[in-house]
Amino acid sequence: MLFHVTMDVNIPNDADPTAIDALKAKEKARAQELQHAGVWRHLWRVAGRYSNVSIFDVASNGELHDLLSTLPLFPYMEVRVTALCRHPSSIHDDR
Ligand SMILES: O=C(O)C[C@H]1C=CC(=O)O1
Repeated sequence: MLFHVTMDVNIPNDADPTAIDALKAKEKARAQELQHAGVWRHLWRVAGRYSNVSIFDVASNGELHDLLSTLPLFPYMEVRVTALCRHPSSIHDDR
């Protein structure tokens, strides 16, 4: 199942920079692990914002929820999820 996910990251100004840097490093490692596994298919920065647009390929809504809610930066994210299916006019396969 494919999902379009938007993550807006909002880190409070008074957050401990050292703790946040550690979370960002963990987030990067987890994001790259999930990309290598083929689960996090696309990861794009939204130009000019601390946001990303992503495509996930997971087996269920529950798997997506578990995956997103355990991301290290999740406590600082506003996440929006849209379920996708193939468009009948698409010339591409499901990738
Ligand atoms: O930077 C972001 O968009 C937030 C998050 C998503 C992947 C990652 O490495 O960090």
